[in-house]
Amino acid sequence: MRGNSTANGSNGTHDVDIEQMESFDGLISGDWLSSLVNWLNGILPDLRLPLDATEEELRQYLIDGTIFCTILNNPRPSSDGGSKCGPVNVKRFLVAMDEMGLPSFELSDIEQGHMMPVLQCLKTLRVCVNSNGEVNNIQNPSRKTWNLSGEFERIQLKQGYNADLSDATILELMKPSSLENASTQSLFSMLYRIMDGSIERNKRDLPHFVACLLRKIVEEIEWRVSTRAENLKNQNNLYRAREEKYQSRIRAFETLVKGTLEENKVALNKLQHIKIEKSKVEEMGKVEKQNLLQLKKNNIQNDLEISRLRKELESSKEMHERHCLQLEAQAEGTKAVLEVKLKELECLLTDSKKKADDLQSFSESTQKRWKNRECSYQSFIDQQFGALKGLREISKSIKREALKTKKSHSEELNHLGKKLKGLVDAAGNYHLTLAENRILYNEIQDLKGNIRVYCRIRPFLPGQSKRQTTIEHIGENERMLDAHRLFKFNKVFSPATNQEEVYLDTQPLIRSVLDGYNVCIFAYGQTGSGKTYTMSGPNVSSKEDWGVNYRALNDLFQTSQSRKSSIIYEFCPSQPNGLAVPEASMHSVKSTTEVLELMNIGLRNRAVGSTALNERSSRSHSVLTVHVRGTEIKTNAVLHGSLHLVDLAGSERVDRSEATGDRLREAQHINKSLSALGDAIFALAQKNAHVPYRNSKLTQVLQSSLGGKAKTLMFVHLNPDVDSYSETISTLKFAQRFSGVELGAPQTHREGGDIKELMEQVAFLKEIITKKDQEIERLRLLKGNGNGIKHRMSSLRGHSRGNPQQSQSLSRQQSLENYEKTASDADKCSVNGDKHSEAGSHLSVDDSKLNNESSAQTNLAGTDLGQNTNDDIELLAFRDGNSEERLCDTSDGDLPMGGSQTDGSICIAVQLTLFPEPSKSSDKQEKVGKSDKAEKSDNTRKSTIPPKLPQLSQKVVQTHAT
Ligand SMILES: Nc1ncnc2c1ncn2[C@@H]1O[C@H](COP(=O)(O)OP(=O)(O)OP(=O)(O)O)[C@@H](O)[C@H]1O
Repeated sequence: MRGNSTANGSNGTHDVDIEQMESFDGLISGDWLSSLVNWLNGILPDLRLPLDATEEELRQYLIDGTIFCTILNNPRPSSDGGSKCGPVNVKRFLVAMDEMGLPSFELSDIEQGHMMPVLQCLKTLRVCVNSNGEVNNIQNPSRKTWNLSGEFERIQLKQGYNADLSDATILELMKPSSLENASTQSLFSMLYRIMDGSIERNKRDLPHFVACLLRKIVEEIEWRVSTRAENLKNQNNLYRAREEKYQSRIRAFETLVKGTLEENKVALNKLQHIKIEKSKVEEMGKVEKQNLLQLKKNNIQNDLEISRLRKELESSKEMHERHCLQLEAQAEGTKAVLEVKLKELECLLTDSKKKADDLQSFSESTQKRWKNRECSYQSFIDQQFGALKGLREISKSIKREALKTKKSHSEELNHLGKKLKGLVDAAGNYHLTLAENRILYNEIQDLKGNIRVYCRIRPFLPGQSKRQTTIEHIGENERMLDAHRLFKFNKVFSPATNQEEVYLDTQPLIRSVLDGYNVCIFAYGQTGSGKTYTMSGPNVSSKEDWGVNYRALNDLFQTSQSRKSSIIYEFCPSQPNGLAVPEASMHSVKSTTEVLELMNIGLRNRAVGSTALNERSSRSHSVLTVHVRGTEIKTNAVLHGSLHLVDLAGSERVDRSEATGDRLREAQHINKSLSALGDAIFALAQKNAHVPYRNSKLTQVLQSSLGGKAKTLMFVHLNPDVDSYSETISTLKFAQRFSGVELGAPQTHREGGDIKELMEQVAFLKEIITKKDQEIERLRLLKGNGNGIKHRMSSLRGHSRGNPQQSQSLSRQQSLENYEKTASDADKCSVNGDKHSEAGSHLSVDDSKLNNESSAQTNLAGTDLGQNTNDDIELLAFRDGNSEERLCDTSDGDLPMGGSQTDGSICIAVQLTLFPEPSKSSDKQEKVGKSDKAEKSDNTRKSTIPPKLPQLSQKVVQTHAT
């Protein structure tokens, strides 16, 4: 209840009218204000007014219309333009206080620091504090009004105004509600004062009223404490409630903020979108502006155009009007003229009508005439139609007949076609049969050991303009027809055949060398017929042009490499024909390039010269020998094979080759060795016991291949030129006979592992025996040389006088014996000769002796052996009308050889025949003369004695017959 009365101001306090206060203006010094605040803080520590508080802050603390608030609420001008409370306001306030009957004070009191009057004045004023004793703002509901009168009293006591409580004062204080307006602090001070006074007053008993006052004061204090505690509790609850409320509000605000942020985002997106739209709209606006400008321009142009057109229209309108006027004038003129003309025409019309009538009558009569004619024509046409019908029927019947004939023709054609097909099939079979026959024939020849003969015809050379060929036909079945005769060989290569095709037919033979066969391939033919082309090829650097030599070596090398897992092929130094091959002549071949290099060395060393028949004529025989020894890894068996590739120097007629001097001597040597080759071959063909291998180095070298069950092939080369006809015929005849030679079935040279050792021992022993025999024979020969020859000559003469047949066989036998002896000497001499060849000289004294001997023997053989030798010589020396040119030299060139032995798989010896030293030639010239004479006598004999041809196969003979 006490609070309520305070709040209503019913206890004598007054609320200052703020409206009224604000109208006051006046000045008050800042010092006064701060000393007032200090003082208030001193007496009211809970108030805690800041000294430098702003007006706004002070307004919050000093409320409820207190003097401070009033003072502070009145702004006053200051030197720095701000606002401060001033003394004028206080003056006005004091006046107002006075008017309201409230105690007042003087301004000078404040200025001089006399606070008593001020406090007097203020003690009825109230300040508002909360339950905690703190000054609060006006909205605080639990406010309390403090009476400052108690404080006033305490200050009075402190300042010694009133040292003791008088009785009157005590009575005053004992009045009801007098303590209520005093502060708690003043109540306590009062309490202490009473207590202190009592103690000082001789410790007398407290009077009753003082005791009552004390009790009252204590009650008042207790009441205040309890009230304050309660207020504090309420305050706390209130704060908590408020806190929760604020918390919920904060949360609400947070959610609101979130929502607002999202909305902001959406709004931003929209804004972006709107911006884009705006830019678009702006662009469109720009475009439209441009369009508008364009339209405006167009509009202006259109306006100009319209005005121009209007002008034109007006001018044309005028023109038109003028023209109309002119036309009208013209029309009137024309109308008059037309009227005149109309009249004229009417006159003409009447005339014409008359004429028309006349004409009509005339036409009617003509029509009648025509009708009559039509009738006659119609009857004629009808007749023609009838005839046409008849013709059509006839043509139909003819067509039918033609169809019938056509049908029968096609049937006949079909029939013929079938027959033809049968014939074609038969022809095909015929060709197959022919091919089979050829293969079988070749096989039979192989079995028999026939020498194979391949014939190659070279094309006309670019310089040859005549182009008249002597070869008429090259048949399918390896037949070849010259102008008068038919020749048949194992193979005939036309001028169009290339090097590879030639080699393909030779390849099986080459490969058999690796199987242990001896193989010998000759190139034979007249000078310039293409021997070197076939054997070496025109251009070594181009693989396509390679001849048989290069291809064969390459092939052997490649094949040996491919077989190296089963057979190891290696160098074999021994020579089957007994000729010692210097070590230097052997080369190990490890690659195709090496093969080529070796071949080139051989080619470079070969003598080449120019003749009338061949610009680069080979002036020596070229013999390329490959010895192969293969050892089978499994069985340890050894295979020996050898390959001789012989490019013979060209046989030539000296008159045609226009050879003289050295060339002539070369030609003689060449023809002589060819002659010796022919002798050897035909001796083999006749299966003679003796074959004259030692007549030339060529035959010596080839002995193993010719007589050792070898496979032999001869390329016969022909020059198709008419000028070479006689040479061509001679060559063909020779080749034909050559193809009939049977050497016996070829044999492979294979030795088993055990046999090999025995063979080596036997060979060693044989060698010793041969040496001994040779020594004995030589001694015997030296001893009985003169007598022996005489004896033989006389015995020969004696025999020739007797039975011719007997004498013939005897002389042959003796000559063979002699030949054998001479041959053994020749062996010895050849060994010596080879030894000499290492030193560069290919002839020795023994050699020349041997040549003399051998020439004598050959002459003897030529005399005694009669027909056979003559036949051979005829073939080899192209004996025809020019018998003087036949060359018969029994001597031969040496065979220098070069190379070295190495460990290669295949080794080759390039053996080139060179010509004897010129010193030999004088001797030989004499012999040539002699042999020519002998040959002449042979020629005369030849016509009377029928030639004894080598046995030819049945087929070949038949071919000759055809
Ligand atoms: N089949 C061929 N195709 C083209 N040209 C060839 C053929 N055969 C030979 N010739 C050419 O004919 C000429 C003579 O050939 P080649 O030298 O081979 O004859 P030859 O018989 O070896 O002669 P000689 O005995 O004189 O040495 C050369 O120019 C050669 O190129």
